[in-house]
Amino acid sequence: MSSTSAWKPSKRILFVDAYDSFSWNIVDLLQNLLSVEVFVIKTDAIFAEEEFLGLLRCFDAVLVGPGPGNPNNKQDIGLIDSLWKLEGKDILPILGICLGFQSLALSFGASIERLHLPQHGQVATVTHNGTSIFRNVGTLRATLYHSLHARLCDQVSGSSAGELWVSKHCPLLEPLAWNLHSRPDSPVLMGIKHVLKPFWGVQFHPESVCSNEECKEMIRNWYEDSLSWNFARNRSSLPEVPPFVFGRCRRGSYMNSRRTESTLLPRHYQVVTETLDQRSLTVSGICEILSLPKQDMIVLESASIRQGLGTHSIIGVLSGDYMRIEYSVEESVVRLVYPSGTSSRVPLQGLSVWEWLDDLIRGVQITGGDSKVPFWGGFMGVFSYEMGLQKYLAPSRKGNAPDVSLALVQRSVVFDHQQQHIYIQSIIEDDSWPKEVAKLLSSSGSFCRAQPRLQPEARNALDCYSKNATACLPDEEIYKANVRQAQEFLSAGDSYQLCLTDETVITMPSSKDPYIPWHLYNLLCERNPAPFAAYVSLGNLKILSSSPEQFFRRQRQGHCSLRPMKGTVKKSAEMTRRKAEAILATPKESAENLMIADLIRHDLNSAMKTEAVVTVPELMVVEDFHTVYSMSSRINAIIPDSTPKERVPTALEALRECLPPGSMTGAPKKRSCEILSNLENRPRQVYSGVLGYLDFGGAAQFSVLIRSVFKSEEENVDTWRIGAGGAVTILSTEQGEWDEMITKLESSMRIFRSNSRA
Ligand SMILES: C=C(O[C@@H]1C=C(C(=O)O)C=C[C@H]1O)C(=O)O
Ligand SMILES: NC(=O)CC[C@H](N)C(=O)O
Repeated sequence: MSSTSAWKPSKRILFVDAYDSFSWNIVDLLQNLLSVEVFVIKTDAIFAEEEFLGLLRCFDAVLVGPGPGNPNNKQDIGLIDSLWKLEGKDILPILGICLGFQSLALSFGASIERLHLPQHGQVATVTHNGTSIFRNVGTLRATLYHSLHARLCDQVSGSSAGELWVSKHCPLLEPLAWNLHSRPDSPVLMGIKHVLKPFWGVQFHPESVCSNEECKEMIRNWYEDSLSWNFARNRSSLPEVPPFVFGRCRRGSYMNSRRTESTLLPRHYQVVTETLDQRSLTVSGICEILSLPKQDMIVLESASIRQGLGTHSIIGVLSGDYMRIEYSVEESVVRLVYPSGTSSRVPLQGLSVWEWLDDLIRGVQITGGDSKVPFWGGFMGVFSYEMGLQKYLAPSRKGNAPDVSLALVQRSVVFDHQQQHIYIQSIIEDDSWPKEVAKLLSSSGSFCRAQPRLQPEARNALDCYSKNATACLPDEEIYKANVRQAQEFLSAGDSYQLCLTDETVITMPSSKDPYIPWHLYNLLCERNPAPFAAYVSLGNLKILSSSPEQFFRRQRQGHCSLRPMKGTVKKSAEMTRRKAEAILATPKESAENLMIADLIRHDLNSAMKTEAVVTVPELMVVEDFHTVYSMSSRINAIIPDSTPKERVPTALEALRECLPPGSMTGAPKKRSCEILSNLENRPRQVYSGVLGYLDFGGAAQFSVLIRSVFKSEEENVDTWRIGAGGAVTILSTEQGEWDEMITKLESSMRIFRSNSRA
């Protein structure tokens, strides 16, 4: 987004958001390209008719965005419909994109029909006639996200060039562009204008990262035509937007008002650090030297370094009297929990848990840390999938795991695997612990890298534990039926991609050996090494993760980065990297990744306020993991140095906006989450949530909790849960989706097999 200080754009565009996951990319495009101020209202915002007309008078133009559903459904388009009915002096220039375009076409005589082959994340060449908003536009390539299309019902064959550009059946609409290569549906209408009113529409998505520069030219033309239309009708100096709408709209420059800072924690921490050479020391080795697996702790471990990911490992050392914060979405209650078993309820005083946490962390100053270390001290822990879902759906199914479990980490050991350094840190006043640990580690040579992670006794203990395990896998028929149902939603235009998942439950008699989860974790690292491996023991909650996917990272200055993963191929003796690359380059797999890359751009644009520049430095990079090849993209938000501090979102503000992870939902996120919640009919809990740290210095990093197992009850029977799934698109097959889910499940379930059956 463009960098602004005191300068205020003089022109205003109203963006009508139909709950799409690409909306803020369009807002960003308008702000950047046209230097306008953009106000955003939702399609279901409630206005009295006069109020709405009054609001429109304050805008130079309106852009009606894309979204899930069908323009024939009133609940999908809300107030969009009323825009096409404007008459006389109330008329103003409007551009409809995708759903907005379809609604325009429908209002003036076209019919809305399903495509035989929906186009989701496919990039197409759009053939236009070079007039109106397509003047001076060259070869236009644009991303498509649509299941429906507008038919002018003229029996256009596309064989005679002339018949494409007039509509006898819809005389008020003039066709401007077509997709002539969308078999079996071509020609598919891609652009129209109203012949009398300043209404235009395009079926494609000009804001997508894969749409070319010509799309921008088309937007510039529309804006120019809109301003000329206004000028000719004396619509140039417009009234200010009345304050009464501010509660119902959001501006590109929107900023939460800051609240008071919490006093629960000390206002200031000082970091004490001891530095060692890594030598032969390993993360698991240090945990054992310090006897940590006997008690609660969190380890975020780079068990394999990929593409510069997972360069650090962090051991969060939790002393006997540590404190953690727990929250349950269902009860809406925050508790401070102490390992002694005591807990106290915290009144939120009208704040959301996100605001409460943000206040808590923002109030803390920290000094003395080494700038090369990403974590000095702060919170480490997990946010569940339902924690992100909360903004869309009321909680309906209760899980056993807390939705937030964050430990206050005052002592830590951080590995820099590239520089081969170990930092031993404490933020406790006058703490001699870093010195003592440095001394102990310097003198302990017994845990060398060559040593196996698991000693024979540990393997025996695991064999005994797992031999009585029973696994309850998802039902294949139900899973496949869900794939079909998901595809029905895709065909109807309700979603472009749905990340369908299911749960496998493994039970066995519980063991008295407190080291069992730790041994299982080490086995997981051995059998599926991953850049975001993790071990969590927070009270009854145990998580063993071999996640390959980074979710969110924030540097201390505020730059944020997300790295969604989408597109997976199972490794096997026959599956070479080259073959995998060829499969991942097919339209099915690339489209899966592109959709999520665009969705994450939207999430970051929405989270970052106007100053940030959102870019995609890596698109569809193929990576090689232990059991699969996968494709990832990186989306960055860079904050210019000139940005005032209060306009830089905190880690929690940005995180909240980006949850649940888009790679685990599908797009558009809200509607996809609703559909998945009905299809899956279970809480995902920790699976699909995020795990990581919030450093008091402002840094943060979270991975997506996939390829992981978790347990949250302490009973006679241990119940380990493993979620797994994959993105269902219109090009998916039932069998392919089932196989993909099983491949992902296997990557972590293998720890419950005995050594002989590994
Ligand atoms: C759903 C899972 O993974 C997600 C789905 C992927 C895909 O569809 O290709 C890839 C990575 C994850 O975002 C899982 O591991 O259970
Ligand atoms: N991106 C969109 O606006 C999609 C519009 C409509 N839901 C369709 O699928 O065709």
